[in-house]
Amino acid sequence: MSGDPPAAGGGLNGGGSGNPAPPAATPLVVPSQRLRLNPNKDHKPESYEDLQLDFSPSVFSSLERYLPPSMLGVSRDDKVKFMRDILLKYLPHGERTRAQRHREYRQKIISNYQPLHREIYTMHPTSFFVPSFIKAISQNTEESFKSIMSEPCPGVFTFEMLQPRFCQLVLAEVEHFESWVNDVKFRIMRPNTMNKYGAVLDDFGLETMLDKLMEGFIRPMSKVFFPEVGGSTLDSHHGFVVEYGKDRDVDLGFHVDDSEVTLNVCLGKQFSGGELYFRGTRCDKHVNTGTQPEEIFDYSHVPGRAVLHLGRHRHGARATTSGHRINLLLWCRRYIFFIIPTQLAIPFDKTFASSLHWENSLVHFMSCFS
Ligand SMILES: O=C(O)CCC(=O)C(=O)O
Ligand SMILES: [Fe+2]
Repeated sequence: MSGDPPAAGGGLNGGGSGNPAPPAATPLVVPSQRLRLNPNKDHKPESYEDLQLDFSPSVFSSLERYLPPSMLGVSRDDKVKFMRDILLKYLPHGERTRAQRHREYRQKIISNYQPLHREIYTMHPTSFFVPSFIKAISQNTEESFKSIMSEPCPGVFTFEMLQPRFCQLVLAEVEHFESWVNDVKFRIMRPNTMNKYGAVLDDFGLETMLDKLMEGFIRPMSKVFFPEVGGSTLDSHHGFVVEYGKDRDVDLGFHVDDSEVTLNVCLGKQFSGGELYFRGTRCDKHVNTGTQPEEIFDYSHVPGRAVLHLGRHRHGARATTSGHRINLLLWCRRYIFFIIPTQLAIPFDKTFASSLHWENSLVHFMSCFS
């Protein structure tokens, strides 16, 4: 990241968004009204679904857990006002517009696209997952997770996850969505800058189901295996499919994901090639450094089988040499984290700020929830 680190209390606006920055070292709120550093897990947030707000209701529900104790008893309207003031301070105007456009884009799809298999739009663990996976998650212990996983290289976990029928339903739904896109000549947004093909599952209605997948299934495992990135408090996701083969993407270059934790599950169909290669975990500052022999690991995808790794575990995918490979990706993130320290007015040092890409992440946080 270029630019100066945000000064204490300066927030995003110090980075040149065009909005006036509050004077450096001025706390944004009086101390008793600062957000908590950790969420109050016992607090059940209110629902904000019925309100017309400029951020999505889930942002408010999520942020409510971080409210200072003195704010928990106030009316919902006052909570909204307090949280909205915080959110507005951290999102430059241009990004708010971008988030709004994305909301409209989604709305256009959702109000016109007729799903093929409605049953995959709500979470049904017993028809989605294999029994061993459900058992391990319901036991919810390190031992139970380890009993279904292998860790062929440090920090890369693989396990059986999806039932073949569920994979087929998702594949059929994606095909159906793509043929609708072609029929109505809708211009869709691809999952990320690296893919020319593929689709964002969150954009055509699967966001709620994927949220449940993250919260109920990925978060418990991340809590145990990825505590260093806040695995137990992952709070948002980007869910998509990537497609490789003839008339699709061929391979995927060496990269790190914009996620704390990534779930990558192969849905099928039949293919050869397409191996994932891993080359060790790095912070942003050292992302281009060399690889040690023990960090080299190649993995061959198997339909239904999941790979779980840190987003900053460097990786890529080799060419899919025949057939057609489709994988489901869930980039799991922890964005609330970026608001809290800033709102607490803790000065960031430059290394910390840049290594976390914190400014981008805030923006992402907002658009994710909006
Ligand atoms: O093709 C794959 O399996 C890897 C996909 C991936 O790494 C990504 O989309 O971030
Ligand atoms: Fe990736």
